[in-house]
Amino acid sequence: MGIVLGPNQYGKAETRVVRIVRDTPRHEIRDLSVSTALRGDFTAAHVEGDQSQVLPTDTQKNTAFAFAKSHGIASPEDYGLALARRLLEAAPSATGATVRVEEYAWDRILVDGVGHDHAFVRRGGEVRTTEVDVSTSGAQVTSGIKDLVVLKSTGSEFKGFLRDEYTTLPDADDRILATSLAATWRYADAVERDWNAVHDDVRTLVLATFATTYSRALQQTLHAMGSAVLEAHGEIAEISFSAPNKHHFLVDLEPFGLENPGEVFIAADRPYGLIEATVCREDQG
Ligand SMILES: O=c1[nH]c(=O)c2[nH]c(=O)[nH]c2[nH]1
Repeated sequence: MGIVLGPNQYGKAETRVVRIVRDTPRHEIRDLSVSTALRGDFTAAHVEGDQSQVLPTDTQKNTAFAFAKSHGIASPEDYGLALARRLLEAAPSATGATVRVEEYAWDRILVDGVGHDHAFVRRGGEVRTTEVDVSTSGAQVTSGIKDLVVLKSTGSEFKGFLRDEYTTLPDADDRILATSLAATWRYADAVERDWNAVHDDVRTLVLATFATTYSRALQQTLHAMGSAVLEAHGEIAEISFSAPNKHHFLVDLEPFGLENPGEVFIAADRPYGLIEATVCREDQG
């Protein structure tokens, strides 16, 4: 029985690229973590140790920095596509290049209510993401948000569920619903568009739907958020969510002679429910 090389890819992970635009006194900042990977026919490198077709991961990292200057970072998607296309071109044995980007947002520091020109404060929490893939058969862009922590203090129930001899969970008519949401949405094509505007609008829709939808379960909330995004954005083919159910349990205050009508909770760490769903268009399964 022969032994052969299976799927493989290689690249530089988590290159931290910070780009300042300083053409005017009012600076702009983009703060990224960039991971690149090439795939293709790299058999000689693995089997014989032949590096002649290997574009070093160090070069991939250098290209990420050079493109931050020469191409600029109008959006993670636009930058990622340019970088992936360049890497594919630079490595003749490659058939595909993937660029994954995480973006960390910075806000201007407010001084007397006015945003400062060149002093920023890191916005905590959520991370903007994109993964672009460029290959001989075309380009694909999947963008997203992660670590978007949201909570609603009412407007959520979980009841009427299947019960067996191991079920102890009581029906909940009014519970806290909280999650650290990760969403990724796949664009139908990679044509140039205002990627930043779509990102902002998807974020707004997801948050507004979370807030305003009465939730019978996290599953139903995810479906509602996905439907709102697909209804508003024809350029998005599908959207996937991963949502840990951050359980909040009512604390028993009876031993202290106190009532607790949905006011004091313990925020549990682990375990957590993990609810995941993709919402897509009928014609795309
Ligand atoms: O929204 C929820 N979905 C579930 O599937 C589930 N299961 C559970 O124990 N609590 C919850 N909550």
